[in-house]
Amino acid sequence: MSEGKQGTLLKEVPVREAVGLVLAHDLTQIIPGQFKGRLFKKGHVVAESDIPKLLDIGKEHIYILELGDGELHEDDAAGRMALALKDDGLLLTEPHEGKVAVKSALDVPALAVIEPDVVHAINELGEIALATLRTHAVVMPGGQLAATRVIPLVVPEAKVAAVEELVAEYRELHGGRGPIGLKPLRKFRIGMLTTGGEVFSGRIEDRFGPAVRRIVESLGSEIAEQRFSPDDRQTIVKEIHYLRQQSYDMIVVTGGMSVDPDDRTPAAIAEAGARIVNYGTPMLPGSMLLMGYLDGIPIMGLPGCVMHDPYTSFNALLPRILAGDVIDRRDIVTMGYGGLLTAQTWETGIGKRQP
Ligand SMILES: Nc1nc2c(c(=O)[nH]1)N[C@H]1C(S)=C(S)[C@@H](COP(=O)(O)OP(=O)(O)OC[C@H]3O[C@@H](n4cnc5c(N)ncnc54)[C@H](O)[C@@H]3O)O[C@H]1N2
Ligand code: MOO
Repeated sequence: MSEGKQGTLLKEVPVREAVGLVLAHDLTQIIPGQFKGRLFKKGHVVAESDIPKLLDIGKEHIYILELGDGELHEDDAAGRMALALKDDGLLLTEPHEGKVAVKSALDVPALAVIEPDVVHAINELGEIALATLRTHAVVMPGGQLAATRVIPLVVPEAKVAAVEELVAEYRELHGGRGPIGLKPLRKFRIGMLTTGGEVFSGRIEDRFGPAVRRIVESLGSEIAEQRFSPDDRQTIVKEIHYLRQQSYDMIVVTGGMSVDPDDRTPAAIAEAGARIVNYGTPMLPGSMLLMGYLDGIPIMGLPGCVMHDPYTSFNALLPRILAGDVIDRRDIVTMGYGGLLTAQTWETGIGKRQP
């Protein structure tokens, strides 16, 4: 027997008695002319089906890791961390190579709701890692929102106990809810008004309808009705009132959102009686977006970029609205930090974190 790191012991064990024990080092297989490489990885837990393979490479005995007091194998540690974090609507994969994936068990798209301070506190512990999506990212059915990971092969159990404690504290303060969760997106029926004389007159083909429909449908909702109007404020107000009477869950008005004399939409939304949360959203593209509420129903003014760019402030806000969040001015104001989506952010994938 020899002593390893952290009081971990190496012990020689006959292969046939090794099922369920942990390999202390990589085991190599060589088949001349065909293969030379790792057959089993250090830390692998020996299964019944591994025994013939081990005998094939000439192992009658192997070194196994005997954990010292207060130590956990990476798989057990990752599994316990994930179990502490598990909430309704989440499922955990089997631990593998010191990692457990936390995925959505829901059959509808959902909004990730993640408390960054708890994630930071867990990662502050060292030797263990928790990687998550950013809060308010969209998670599709079966999609992953977090992973636990253990860095060394063996980790002090106290680290895992500290994770369990941090999560338990959070739950106590939040009615049992954990720091990583999902809010299912509801299926909204949305009324859409497309403004613009050039579209209304048939001079050009409407491109906004298909673009908005694609975004809305990708999140499980629908455009129940689309209407058209010229750039006339009174007509836009009248059409907004019409859509309001249809009891749709939300209203979107497209076009006419910027500074030209024909851009009537923001004024018309206000005149229709909406409470304006913000006209202008500190995100590019999508800066001319208007967010408001009309009798408690979300109403948005969508600028031309929504029809053109793959990801705008509309893509960022819509999932929150569908999850039932009421958007306030602070939500809008804080979108500026990280809200610049350039061609470069697209190439490096930073802007692609949501569909
Ligand atoms: N001087 C400034 N110019 C612009 C500003 C600004 O702040 N100062 N903002 C820019 C930004 S950002 C955007 S986004 C657009 C905003 O566009 P609007 O929402 O006002 O859109 P329109 O002016 O109505 O149209 C722009 C463009 O898109 C075509 N369009 C509009 N609706 C449809 C439709 N349903 N189907 C097909 N094509 C449509 C329209 O014909 C125009 O070509 O303004 C920037 N400029
Ligand atoms: O609303 Mo505009 O992007 O900022 O294109």
